[in-house]
Amino acid sequence: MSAVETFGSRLGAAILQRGRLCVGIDPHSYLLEQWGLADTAAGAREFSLRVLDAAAGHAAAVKPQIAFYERFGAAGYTVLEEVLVAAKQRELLSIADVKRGDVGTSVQAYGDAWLRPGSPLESDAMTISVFQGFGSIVHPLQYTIDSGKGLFLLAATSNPEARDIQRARVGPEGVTVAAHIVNEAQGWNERNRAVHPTEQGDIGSVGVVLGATLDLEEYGVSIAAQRKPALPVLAPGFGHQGAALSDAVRLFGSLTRATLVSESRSVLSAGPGAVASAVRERAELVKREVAL
Ligand SMILES: O=C(O)c1cc(=O)[nH]c(=O)n1[C@@H]1O[C@H](COP(=O)(O)O)[C@@H](O)[C@H]1O
Repeated sequence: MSAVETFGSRLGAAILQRGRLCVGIDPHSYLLEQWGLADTAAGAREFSLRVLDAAAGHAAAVKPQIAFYERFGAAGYTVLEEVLVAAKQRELLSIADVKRGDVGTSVQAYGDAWLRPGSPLESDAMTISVFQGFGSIVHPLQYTIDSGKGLFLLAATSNPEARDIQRARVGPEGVTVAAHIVNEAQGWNERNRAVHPTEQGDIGSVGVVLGATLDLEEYGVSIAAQRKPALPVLAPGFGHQGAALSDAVRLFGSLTRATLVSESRSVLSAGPGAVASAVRERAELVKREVAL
C-alpha cells in the first residue's frame, strides 16, 4: 500500500477548500502588451507571478501553457521553472499544459521532465496526448502511483476541428475515440484504487480533458453514470471560448464532481490592476454556478 498522497486526493482537497477554478496562465504576446510588459521571458515572468498572486487562495489550480514560455527558448524554460516553484509556494496545484505524447522511452522522458519529484519542471499534473494509444503512456502513468502525480488525457478537446477524429468510432464495440479514452482513464483509476489508502480513493489521479464547448453526448461520452472513483475532468472552453458557467452542470452531469473549470483569457484580459478581482469574481461565480 502506498503512503504517497494521491493527486486525486489533493485535487479533492483543493476543490473543497478553494473551489474548482483553474486559472490558465497563457502569456500571449497581445496580453503582455496589454499589461504594459515586454514580449520577452522577463515580461512573461512578471505576468505569471502576478497571476499566481491573484490565484493564491482563490483557485484550486493553475495551468501554465508551456508553448507561451517555449517561444523564448531557454530563458522561457527558466521562467517556467520559477513559476512552477512559485505555484507550489502559494499552495496552488500546478497542471503543466504540455499536451505531449510519444512512445516508449521518449514519453518516459516527458514524464521524467514534468512529473518526476525533484525535476526542474516538476508539476503536480500534466496534460498528455494518448492518440498513440493508452499503452504508450505507461511510464507517465507510473508517476500517478509512485509520486502522487496526475495526468489529464486529451479526450474531447474544445476546438471544433477535432470533431471528426475524436468522434470517430473504434474497436469491436464501436465506441468513439473520446469515449474510449474516458473509459481507459476510468478503468485505470478503478484498477489502481486499491494501491492507495481507501480514504484517498474517492477521486482518481488520471483525468481527461473535456471541452465545455461541446455536447458530450454527441462525442459518445456519458455524463449520466456515477463512476467511482470520480474522474478528474479539466474543462476548458468557459469564458473566452463561449461556454457559460450556468451550463456547466448540464454539460458535465455527474462528471461535475471532480471537474476543474479552466479559464485563461477571460481572467487574464482584466489586466494587471484588475486580475486579482477578476479571479475572485470568477471563483465566486464558479462556486455558485458549478455546484453538485
Ligand atoms: O488542455 C487545455 O488546457 C486545453 C484543451 C482544450 O481542449 N482546449 C483548450 O483551449 N485548452 C487550453 O485552454 C487555454 C485557452 O483557454 P481560454 O483562454 O480560457 O479560452 C489554452 O491554453 C488552450 O491550450
